[in-house]
Amino acid sequence: MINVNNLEKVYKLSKKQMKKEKLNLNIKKAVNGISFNVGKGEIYGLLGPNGAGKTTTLRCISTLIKPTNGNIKIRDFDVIDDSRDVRKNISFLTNELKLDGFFTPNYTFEYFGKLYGMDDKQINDRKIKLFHYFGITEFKDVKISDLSTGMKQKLSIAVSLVHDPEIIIFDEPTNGLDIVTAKVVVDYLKYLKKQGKTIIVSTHIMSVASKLCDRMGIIIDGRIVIDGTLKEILLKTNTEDLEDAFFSLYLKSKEGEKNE
Ligand SMILES: Nc1ncnc2c1ncn2[C@@H]1O[C@H](COP(=O)(O)OP(=O)(O)OP(=O)(O)O)[C@@H](O)[C@H]1O
Repeated sequence: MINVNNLEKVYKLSKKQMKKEKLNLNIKKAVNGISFNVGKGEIYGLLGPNGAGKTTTLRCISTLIKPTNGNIKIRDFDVIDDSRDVRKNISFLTNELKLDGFFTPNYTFEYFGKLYGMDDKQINDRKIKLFHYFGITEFKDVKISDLSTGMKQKLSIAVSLVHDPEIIIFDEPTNGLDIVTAKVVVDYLKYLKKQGKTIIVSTHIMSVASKLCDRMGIIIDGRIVIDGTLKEILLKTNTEDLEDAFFSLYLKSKEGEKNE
């Protein structure tokens, strides 16, 4: 369903960005040859520290930015040549997409439903279902700016799923959420998986990845340094939990850098 092949993304940096990143070159290779596949009914996790390249990878898959090299296919659609078809088939959740605080959940959901060409009945049926699941119903007419962080995040998820897409790409979906709200989100992703959806999530929260993902890839400095099921990763790294596995790979990668 999703096929990422040798993806590279190079950003051009402004002088200000060069200074911030402490770089002499005006380019930054954010993603450096990443490949992975995700099948129907599977949840794939991209794990990594800040700045590893997770968001960049997901933005390339979601057609928001163009890869510098490599190719990405969603079903049989190419993210560059068939970007419109890709967009119809995916849901992309990112922290950068802020909901307008002036509007209500009700209005926002309907607005996005119409953007996807859905009719009133389709929108209403989806709204009842998703608002009920995420506990939004009683807040549906409250201004978004007055909602709690958790409620805003749940609304973002509901809105991103309005068109019931087959492919779901969620960037840090549980970031900033309390343990109860995070569980609601994790459980919903498990439910979507059972429905046969194809899902990619990025996270730096190891417990979320361990519980949720069928397979995962750990990204450090733009490269996937290991991938597989949790069991395979623990076996390959000779560790007992994902956090230990991550730290052993992280230290190895930093040592490698020093020796270069
Ligand atoms: N628009 C941009 N222009 C220049 N550099 C960028 C841009 N976006 C990201 N970067 C850089 O690319 C690298 C990868 O960033 P990215 O946001 O993909 O990482 P991430 O793994 O998602 O991290 P985080 O968890 O902090 O969001 C970082 O060094 C970042 O500073």
